[in-house]
Amino acid sequence: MWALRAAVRPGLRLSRVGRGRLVSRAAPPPPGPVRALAATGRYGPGGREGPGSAERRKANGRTPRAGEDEEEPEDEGEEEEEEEELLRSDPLLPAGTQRVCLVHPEVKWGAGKPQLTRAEWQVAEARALVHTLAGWSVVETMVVSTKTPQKKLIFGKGNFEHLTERIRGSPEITCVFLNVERLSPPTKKELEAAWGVPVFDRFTVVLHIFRCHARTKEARLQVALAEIPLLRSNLKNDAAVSDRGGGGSRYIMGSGESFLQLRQRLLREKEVKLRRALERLRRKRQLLRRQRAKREFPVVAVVGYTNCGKTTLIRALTGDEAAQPRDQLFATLDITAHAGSLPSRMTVLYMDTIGFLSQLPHGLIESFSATLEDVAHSDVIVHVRDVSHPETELQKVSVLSALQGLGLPAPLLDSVVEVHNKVDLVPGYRPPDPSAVAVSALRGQGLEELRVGLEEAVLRATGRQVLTLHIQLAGPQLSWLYKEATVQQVDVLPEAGAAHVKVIISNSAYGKFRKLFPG
Ligand SMILES: Nc1nc2c(ncn2[C@@H]2O[C@H](COP(=O)(O)OP(=O)(O)OP(=O)(O)O)[C@@H](O)[C@H]2O)c(=O)[nH]1
Ligand SMILES: [Mg+2]
Repeated sequence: MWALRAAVRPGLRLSRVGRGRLVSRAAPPPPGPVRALAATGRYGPGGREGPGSAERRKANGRTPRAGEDEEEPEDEGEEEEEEEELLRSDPLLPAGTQRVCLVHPEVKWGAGKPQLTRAEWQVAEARALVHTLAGWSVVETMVVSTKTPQKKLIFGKGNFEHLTERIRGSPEITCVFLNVERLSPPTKKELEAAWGVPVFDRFTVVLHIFRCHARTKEARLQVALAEIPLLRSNLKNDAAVSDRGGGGSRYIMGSGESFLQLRQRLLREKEVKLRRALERLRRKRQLLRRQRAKREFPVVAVVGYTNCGKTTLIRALTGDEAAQPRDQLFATLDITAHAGSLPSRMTVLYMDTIGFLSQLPHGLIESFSATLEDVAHSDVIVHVRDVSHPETELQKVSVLSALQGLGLPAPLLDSVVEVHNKVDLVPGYRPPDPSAVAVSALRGQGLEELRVGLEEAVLRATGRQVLTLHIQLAGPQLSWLYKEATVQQVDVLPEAGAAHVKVIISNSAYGKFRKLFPG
């Protein structure tokens, strides 16, 4: 169930040609601003650093042994240095222009058959992923049925031969994107040998996109953590290959440790360090959260499927230029807060979050769970939906199940405000559910109604109310209100020596006010 914005890009047409084959007639989309790959590494000209080489370059030239306690970096400078080292890595995908052959194995029956989506949408989503990469385009799309997706070569003999013939016979193809979640290293090796070009799975492509879009230290560390399983399986495969050549299990002189054991240990150490670095950042985040809570800004978490318009909506609601929407998958990988005000002039913080995607490799979700903790600490969740998307219902199901998986408190889950976005693309749209708010974040439609709805939800969730109180200016009431509530407006009545004061006040503070100043 892959549902991405480019799936409905105008001009994308898929038609079946010949046996089990889809040909795309899409105009190639403009390349996304994906950060250039490092010039060194597996696919770069400068050769490749061995896995774990970064860890080996310890400041004192000594590598700690497994199980040996490592010293915590003492100051922030050292922490940063360690983090930067953890973030140095080989490119996952080749740099430069790539002409991709997209191969989608269609499982027509049996346990592996996807329950919810049609092959066309899965293909469209895979194409959207490819187009997120700068300089990459899909030159050929093939949907090939298989009864044996779990087998080493994925396809039956006849279809496999047909595929091989087509790929080998098309010199313009520079790599194959096989639309499966994960390829085992032996399968990848064998397919690459048969087809003569590099073969990538969805995990690698999504991970690469994440790497390119991660901006903050935290997001970059999370991506690095998500990469560990991939590095681990590559390691096993490399070892199996070099074993055949007699190299993998050789002992390094005097160390009592084989080369494979050494690399495995370095990888374990890298994982521990990454988790520790993330934990440090998490503590900082908790501190920020507490500071925010002190200032009592209610927090509205904005969640939704990737590319549904979360960032655009936040920008429309707050006018904050720092919220940067882009027609790209996973444009936002970092949680950011943006202040905006509701009709009663109450300030709220909107939290922009990473987009959901069903069938997102598990490791990726897990490594981002710390970031998503902010959702659990919000007062209200806004679920933005792209109602112009043909698979909007499936997207909703996948977002709700992801939210449930986050273990959010029940009242928070129950109070989700559903926003139906991109209604400018669906003329005459009316939400089937009257509690949903229809908006066009891009055109600024429906925002006032949304603000009103949000205010109600925030007041309910935080146990606050907006009241206009009649007070005497001579007494301490006004200063008490300034201290204990949020004063919105003061209308002085000079003749009476009194004022009408509009406040946002918690139920408990209002109880106190009544007790202190009866009448
Ligand atoms: N037509 C139309 N396009 C919209 C609307 N809202 C957002 N978009 C477009 O949808 C694309 C994605 O918008 P974003 O705001 O980056 O989406 P997002 O949900 O933050 O995406 P990720 O951060 O990648 O998960 C951009 O090209 C926006 O211009 C809308 O109301 N109408
Ligand atoms: Mg975004």
